[in-house]
Amino acid sequence: MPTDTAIRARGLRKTYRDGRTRRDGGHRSVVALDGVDLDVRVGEIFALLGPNGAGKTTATEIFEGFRERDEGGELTVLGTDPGRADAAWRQRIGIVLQEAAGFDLLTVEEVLRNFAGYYRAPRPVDEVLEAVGLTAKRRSRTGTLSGGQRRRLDVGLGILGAPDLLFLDEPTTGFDPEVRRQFWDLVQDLRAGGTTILLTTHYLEEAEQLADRVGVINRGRLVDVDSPAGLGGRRHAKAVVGWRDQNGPQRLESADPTRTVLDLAARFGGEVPELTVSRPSLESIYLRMIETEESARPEGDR
Ligand SMILES: Nc1ncnc2c1ncn2[C@@H]1O[C@H](COP(=O)(O)OP(=O)(O)OP(=O)(O)O)[C@@H](O)[C@H]1O
Repeated sequence: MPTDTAIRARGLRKTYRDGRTRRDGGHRSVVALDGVDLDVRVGEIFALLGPNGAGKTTATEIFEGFRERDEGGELTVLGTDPGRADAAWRQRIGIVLQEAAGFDLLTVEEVLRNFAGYYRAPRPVDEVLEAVGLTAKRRSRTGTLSGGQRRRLDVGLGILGAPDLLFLDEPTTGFDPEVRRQFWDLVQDLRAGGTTILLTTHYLEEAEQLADRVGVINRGRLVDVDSPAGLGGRRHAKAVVGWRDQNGPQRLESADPTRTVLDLAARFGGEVPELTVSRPSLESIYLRMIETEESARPEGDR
């Protein structure tokens, strides 16, 4: 495997045989992953997007070595099949779960020191406190932390072992906008320090701000992988140019918005009133992708 690939999956499949019980008493199996091919490059932030039940958690748990995949296909994570990984491999992986268990009576520092004991070469606790912005809270009991601070502690636990690959599962659910931005800074700092990050999120803005590349997963299949700017042909989508003239607000779809703006500037002899140029948002492209997939499915299957 090339050393610039952190995760390499080919034909990844997962069928849950213990799915919901049918009315006739039989078991219905659920194909959660239906042949996923994916490469996550070393040093990048890769975001997995997809609706509820798409297969994001299943894929992530297989990458983390917590879930078995179906036979066949290929998977290497940091050069190893996670199904056969050893303790040394685990030391290179960091996991931040959706809801980590609380240790309400311990202080922030005590929790970090306790967990540091599980690693052969943990990062110094002071450094972790600083990285997640909890130095001022080090002596606070974790039960007194706000939701955002608690999440930061979760991330602190995830990076204690100085992982090469960090899994962040919906890390900012419930954050206020300011805390979310601070958290994004923290994730970007980690990437700058060389950590590869696999992020799952329902927030399109989060994927757009953080991810080098985005993979859209729907019904167990990877529908597209691209940069946030290029997803779903977004880069080549027509832009909408808006301005105001004596008749009120105007809008024009343009495949060549620079030309359109130059023409407008010439027409107005300089400043174009209330000029805007916008491309379709990542959200609208994403929703279109998911809807196209939905309408392509046979009705009885929806
Ligand atoms: N332990 C399980 N047993 C049976 N079916 C399961 C199990 N875990 C997940 N599934 C099914 O597998 C499919 C994928 O679920 P998964 O949790 O991976 O989706 P997700 O993309 O993470 O969703 P969400 O955004 O809601 O977290 C769903 O149809 C789900 O019902």
